[in-house]
Amino acid sequence: MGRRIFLLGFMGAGKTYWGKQLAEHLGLPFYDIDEVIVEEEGMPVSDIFAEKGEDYFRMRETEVLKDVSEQPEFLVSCGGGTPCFSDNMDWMNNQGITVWINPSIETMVERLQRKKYKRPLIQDLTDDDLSAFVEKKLNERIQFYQLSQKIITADELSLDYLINEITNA
Ligand SMILES: Nc1ncnc2c1ncn2[C@@H]1O[C@H](COP(=O)(O)OP(=O)(O)O)[C@@H](O)[C@H]1O
Ligand SMILES: O=C(O)C1=C[C@@H](OP(=O)(O)O)[C@@H](O)[C@H](O)C1
Ligand SMILES: [Mg+2]
Repeated sequence: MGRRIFLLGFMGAGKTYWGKQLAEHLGLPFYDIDEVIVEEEGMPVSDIFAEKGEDYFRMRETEVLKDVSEQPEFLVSCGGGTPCFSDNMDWMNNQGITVWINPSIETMVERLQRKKYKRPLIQDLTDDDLSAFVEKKLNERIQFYQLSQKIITADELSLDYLINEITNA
């Protein structure tokens, strides 16, 4: 089985949530790109966007992605935008298995309503605007996400289900 795994998908898909659990169960080193950047920069993502700008964040995201994939084995949880900038999607596809976690828009919106403050792209949106934003942004990004080698569309996931899907990829 592939022991170099990238989880990707939109904000609120569950990349961070499932990535941690999967890595633990598979005995793989875990890297969440946002968490690595936050640690290295010493400030939360929203402060990086506000103080240094999105372009800077995107540059750091690409650097961290390439750094962590120097490891022989890993499970990487991307940020929602990671596959959509630079050559990141092609690069991931050449480096390992790409897995798109793609729950319904309603599920992602519901989760994001509770965690807006952490995410600079949505933190100032009203709940009504959030739904329209997710739909529009997902539409723009789908061209990258759909290059994934494995697509997981179920809304209700379990660890066993995910392990089975990824092992068969
Ligand atoms: N399957 C799930 N069931 C319940 N809550 C979930 C599930 N997946 C994610 N969440 C919650 O939804 C929020 C967003 O998940 P997260 O893993 O941070 O998404 P991502 O990293 O893809 O943006 C978090 O609060 C997380 O705990
Ligand atoms: O979709 C995006 O552009 C972003 C997603 C976030 O990660 P999550 O998808 O883990 O929330 C984080 O990288 C940043 O707020 C930008
Ligand atoms: Mg995340």
